[in-house]
Order: sequence, then structure tokens, then C-alpha cells
Amino acid sequence: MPLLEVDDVVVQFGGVTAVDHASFVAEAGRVTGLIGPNGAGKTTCFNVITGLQKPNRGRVRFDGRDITRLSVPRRSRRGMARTFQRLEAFGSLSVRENVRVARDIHRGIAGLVRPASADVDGLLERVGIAAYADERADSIPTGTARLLELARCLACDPQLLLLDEPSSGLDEQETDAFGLLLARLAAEGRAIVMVEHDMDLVMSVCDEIHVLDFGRVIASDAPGAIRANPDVQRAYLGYSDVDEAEALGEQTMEMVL
Ligand SMILES: Nc1ncnc2c1ncn2[C@@H]1O[C@H](COP(=O)(O)OP(=O)(O)OP(=O)(O)O)[C@@H](O)[C@H]1O
Repeated sequence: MPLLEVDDVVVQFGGVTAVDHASFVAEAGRVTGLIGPNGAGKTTCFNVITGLQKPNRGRVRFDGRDITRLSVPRRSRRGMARTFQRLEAFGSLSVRENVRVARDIHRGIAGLVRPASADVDGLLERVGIAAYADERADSIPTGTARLLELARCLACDPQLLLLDEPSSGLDEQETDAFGLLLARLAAEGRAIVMVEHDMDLVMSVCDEIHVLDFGRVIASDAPGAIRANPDVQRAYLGYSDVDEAEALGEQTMEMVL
């Protein structure tokens, strides 16, 4: 049974259908990509999964239970954590304090009585930002701040980790290290769902990819099959361009996606 099931979800904003009967799953132990052109509905799906957006129809199930009506905090307590496209760290706190706050809140009363500084430093080490532990969060580079947000999620020891464009701001070397970290986090039994525009990262780290276009899931498959899927090519390139790309040969199309 998949850890996360999104079942026939529809979200409308006035006349705009942001998510259109979307169904997809994410399994524990795997990295799942959610990709699609700008405005395809990826972040709205994340908002529905985490409870920030009420769907007009459809269900979300987590670990076999219907959570469609659960509040954001209750979903978090069940084992979900997410990052946002826009950085959301507490700017005036240090990097270490940001992670400690997440850890202590997650541990509740126990966290207030016995703050877990050793675990916090271990998490900073794990995501590769220990050198920034004492820096203010609003003074660190964007890529480092994204890793800080990942560390804050991990402080809640989530079963499901939802990452919204986690590699933006990372350089090539940091992105490679980040891909390896994601694979290790999944190998621990977590389900990771990632919205990401860096196709090299998506193709190298994801076990399965769901492609959204105008709110609809147009393909769900392994990376190789997604790359070769003509509907996916069309969604990214546009109809006229795909004909042109086909004329130029398959290799050209593969380079685009
Ligand atoms: N709160 C809102 N009110 C009105 N329209 C919205 C709202 N949130 C999203 N939309 C619209 O819903 C559609 C899907 O948006 P969404 O942000 O989910 O797409 P996305 O795939 O995450 O895009 P991007 O890759 O650019 O972040 C877009 O047309 C967007 O303009």
C-alpha cells in the first residue's frame, strides 16, 4: 500500500482549475518526482496534501487513512513535513536555533524540558551545513537556507517529506550531494516527493515521476519512460515545437527534458 494516495483531487480558484481530477501515489522508500510546466498545479497539490488548501473534490490518504479533513498540525504529527518554494526560516535566529525550534516543538513538552542540541548538530552535519550553525538564518546563501529547511523537516523525523524546488540556489556540486542525501533518506524508509525544475536531478534521483499539465496527471512512470513520453515532451515544448524537435531527432528532444 502506498504511504500517500492522492485520489481524484480537484482544486478550483474561481474560473481556474488548478488541479483537475489528479490521482497519484508516493511509496515509502522511494523518491517520487512531481513535475510539470509553470502553473501546472504542483504547489497546489502540495498544499492539498499538507492541508493548506481544501480540495473541491477528491481524497488524500496517508498510511491508509483518509486525512482529507485533518488540520495542518495533525497531519504534521502523523509524520508529514514540507519545505516551501519561498524560504520560510526564522531570519533572526541562528541556523542551529532554527532546527532546535522545530525539534523542540515536534517533541512537545519533552522537548522543552530536555532540548536536543546533540541531535540538532547531527542534523546540520547530515545536510552539510554544520559550518553555518551559529550564523543568522537571514545571512546565509539561498542554497544553504534550503538545506536548513530540509534539516528543520528532518528534525520532525517525517515519514513523508515534501520538497518544493529544493535544489534552487544550490551549485552543481551541492546538487550532486543533495541527490545522494535524498537517496539515503528514502533508503531509510521515508517517502520523498519532490517538485523540482532541475531535470538532471529529477531524472537521476527519482524512482517514479508524475507529470502534471494544466492540473491533470498526464504520465506516471519511471524516469526513462517519462523522458521518452511524447505527451510529456509536448507539455514541456508546446505542440509546434515538438514537431520541430521530432524533425531534429530524438537526441534533441532528450536534451530538452
Ligand atoms: N491562491 C490562488 N488563487 C488563484 N489562483 C491560484 C492560486 N494558487 C494558484 N493559482 C493558480 O493555479 C494554477 C496552478 O498553480 P500552482 O502554483 O499550483 O502551479 P505550479 O505547477 O506549482 O507552478 P510553478 O512551477 O510556477 O510554481 C496557476 O494557474 C495559478 O495561477
